[in-house]
Formats: sequence, structure tokens, C-alpha cells
Amino acid sequence: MMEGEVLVDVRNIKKYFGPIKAVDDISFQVRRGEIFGFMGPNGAGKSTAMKIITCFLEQDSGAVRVAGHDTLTESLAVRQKIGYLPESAPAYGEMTVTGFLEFVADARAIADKAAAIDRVVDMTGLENVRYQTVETLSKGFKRRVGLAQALIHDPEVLILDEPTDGLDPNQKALVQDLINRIARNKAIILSTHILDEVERVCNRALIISKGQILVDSTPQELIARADNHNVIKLELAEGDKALAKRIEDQNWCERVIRQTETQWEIVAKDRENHLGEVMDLLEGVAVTSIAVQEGRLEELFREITEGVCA
Ligand SMILES: Nc1ncnc2c1ncn2[C@@H]1O[C@H](COP(=O)(O)OP(=O)(O)OP(=O)(O)O)[C@@H](O)[C@H]1O
Repeated sequence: MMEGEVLVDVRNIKKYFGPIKAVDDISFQVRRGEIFGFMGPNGAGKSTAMKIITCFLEQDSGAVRVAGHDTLTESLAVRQKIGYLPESAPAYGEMTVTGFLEFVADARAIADKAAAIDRVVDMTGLENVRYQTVETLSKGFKRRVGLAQALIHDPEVLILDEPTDGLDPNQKALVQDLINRIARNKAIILSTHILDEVERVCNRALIISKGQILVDSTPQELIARADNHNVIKLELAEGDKALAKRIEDQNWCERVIRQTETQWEIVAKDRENHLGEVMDLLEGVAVTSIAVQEGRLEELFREITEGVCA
């Protein structure tokens, strides 16, 4: 198995729905070992591109090869190489976890079903719930079942459509860890709205909008462009100029923006999260609220498009 070989090769694909250009001439490659973050606002064309790569939709023009196989002419071979977690995974709520995975293994004609199921149950941490019906599971565990079914045939390529959407922060972190663990030796494409997720999980990031690629970059470069990333919003019971000075004197601090006497924004030079250090400086100070702002894709996206127009 060659490290870095191209496993997904997308060339000039277009897909129009009547007048809507859902995917408008997109090209990119994903190599083994890459976790590729597919970002963009609602309706950007992410799901459509993912459906084309997984053979659920046919493109109008252009070509996609997965592990060397063409999605139009060799779709069976492509389906064997690819695992897919769709945006809204099918329910099958009344089946047990094992029953559902057996059903998927049968559909894929897997020879040693028991071994395949044990492997994915272990990988995704489903051991304790394997005889429970899917409908009784928490959202986070349902998502793991979705990942388990995508992994049942040990695919080289994984396509995950918003894998952490709708999960609470703890469940999000668990699913993100899981994706990192299963990533070795695979090529993974995952779509997300969340900049932090790309930083935590991906080693490459692509932003699409209106069916076209705007940015192909590293997560670190994207974060650096998101001006408001990890800004700490602080509200005090009363103004305190000495405190503002003390925070500004920290070597990591770029500036303290005092929007009002008591409402401040603290910006770090490195855009890392410095909440701990700020909390230390706030000992004995009456604080009304404090929160760390996530760099939102929407704002980054606005900056990028403004940059393009300027
Ligand atoms: N089957 C379809 N018929 C008609 N239009 C469609 C169809 N599927 C998608 N579209 C349109 O194509 C565009 C791209 O949609 P797509 O679902 O790929 O975006 P997305 O980036 O995945 O968005 P989201 O983050 O909301 O899932 C949208 O304008 C959408 O309304």
C-alpha cells in the first residue's frame, strides 16, 4: 500500500438541476492519509459532489475515479472501495445494532459477516449497545452506527456528509476522535459547517460556494484568516481599566477591544484559545459572562468573497 497515492480523482465535474448549477466545474484529488474537509454554506454543492463520488448521482460532464475506477462505467468496483455516511442516515430504528449491521453486510455480500461486524463494533465503540435497537440509542451512538455501516467492508475511501451535525459538544468530540482513529491508510472526505472541526480533524480544507471551489488550503491557513477565531467575549459587572491593561500586557494578547466600559473582546495574536490565562487574571473580579467565540465559516467565507471582489 503506497502512502500518498491518489484515491479520489475528481476532474471537471458539473451537475445542473435545471437552472441551478449545483456543481460547476470542480476538480480535486484526495490522497491516502488525507482527511479532506469539504466546507461551504448551505446549498454550496457539497452533498451533490459527494453523491456523485459515491455513485448515487451521475454528473452531467467530467469524470471521477475512486481507487482507479470510473464512477460511471465501474460503479460496482467503486462501491466496493467506498464507505458513505449520508447526511440523513436511514433509520431502521426497530433493528438491533447487530441486526442492522448484518443487513448491511448481506447487502454487500460480505463472506465473513461475524468477523466484519465484530471489527466495526469494536472500532466504533458499540460493544455495550450491540443488542439494543437503534431507535433507543442517543444521537451520538446512532451516528456511530452510521459510521460502522460505512466501514463494514473496510473501504479505502470514506465519504462522510456532516458527520457531527446535530450532536452535542461531547458527542461531537467523540465522533471526531473516532474519525481520526479510523483515518489511517484511508482517504476521507467530510463535509462540515464548522471551522473548528476542520482544524481538529482534517489536514486539508476546501471551500466551495455556488458549485465552485474558492479555496484549497490547510486548516491552519484558514484559521489564520478567520479574524474572530477564539476571541474571548467578556462582560464585567463594572469597568476596570487596570484589568484591561493587565490583559493587554500578556505576551499572547494582541488587543483588548472595549466595546463599552464593561463589554470587552480579547484578541490573541496566535488565534489560540487563551481562556485559561484570562480566567487566572479575573480572580476576584465580578464577571457577568465570558465566552470563547468560534471562528465561523460564514464570517471567513464573507472575508474571502469580499477579498475576491475587492
Ligand atoms: N435533486 C435535486 N433537484 C433539484 N435541485 C437540487 C437537488 N439536489 C440539490 N439541489 C440544489 O443544488 C444546490 C446544491 O445543493 P447541495 O445539497 O449539494 O448543497 P450542500 O452544500 O450539500 O448544502 P447543505 O449544507 O445545505 O447540505 C442547492 O441549490 C440545492 O437546492
